[in-house]
Amino acid sequence: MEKKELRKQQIAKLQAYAETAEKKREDQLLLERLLNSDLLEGAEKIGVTSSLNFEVDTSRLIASLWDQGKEVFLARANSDRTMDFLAYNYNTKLKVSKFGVSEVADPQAQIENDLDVLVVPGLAYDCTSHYRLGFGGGYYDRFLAKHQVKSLVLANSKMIYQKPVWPVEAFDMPINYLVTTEEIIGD
Ligand SMILES: Nc1nc2c(c(=O)[nH]1)N(C=O)[C@@H](CNc1ccc(C(=O)N[C@@H](CCC(=O)O)C(=O)O)cc1)CN2
Ligand SMILES: Nc1ncnc2c1ncn2[C@@H]1O[C@H](COP(=O)(O)OP(=O)(O)OP(=O)(O)O)[C@@H](O)[C@H]1O
Repeated sequence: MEKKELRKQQIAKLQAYAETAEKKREDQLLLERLLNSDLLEGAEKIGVTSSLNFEVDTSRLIASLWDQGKEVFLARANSDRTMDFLAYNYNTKLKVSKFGVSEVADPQAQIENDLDVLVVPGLAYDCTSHYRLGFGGGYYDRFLAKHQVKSLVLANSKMIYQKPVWPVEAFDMPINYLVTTEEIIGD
């Protein structure tokens, strides 16, 4: 299937799933699996996004990272389709972006793109070669091509495929770790 078509299908599927209690249960399970793993061990600087309602919820992850004394950095999508990460703590002012997610409001905020772990959002993942289907901006492919960082995704049961059922392109960057409702798939 074309990426564009699958994207539309996945968004519809994830939006419907977001209405269910099962989705919330999986969000919680994925969060616990990540926090009980050693994936964040020794990691100080962690890049995240604020989630849309049909994505895996990141708000409790962020709160937990703050509790653990980790440094959290929030993605900002730039108009040239690059992405930067900005320090995010409980008193950081946020604003809703064009894309509909919260970003750091201060345009002068200091950029920190040298991260230890990056929690990557997405619509679908294949658990064999770890490819990812995102919203189609290419933000993460561009970022991961440029910055060496341990990447991971939180993948609920609607996001996981055995093989990519979409065309994988030369610029597509595989993800290092997939945290699924069943297990953690490493590289
Ligand atoms: N929660 C979350 N945050 C995220 C992402 C994500 O997938 N999930 N991103 C993952 O990449 C980045 C933002 N992705 C974006 C994708 C599209 C547009 C955007 O401006 N879209 C235009 C259409 C542009 C076009 O078609 O050329 C629009 O909606 O008007 C902006 C950001 C960073 N933050
Ligand atoms: N390293 C790169 N340098 C320049 N352009 C790139 C790079 N990686 C991807 N792109 C461009 O980004 C576009 C979108 O890529 P793709 O469809 O894989 O996005 P995606 O991974 O689904 O989106 P996102 O990361 O924003 O969620 C492609 O058309 C491609 O030309």
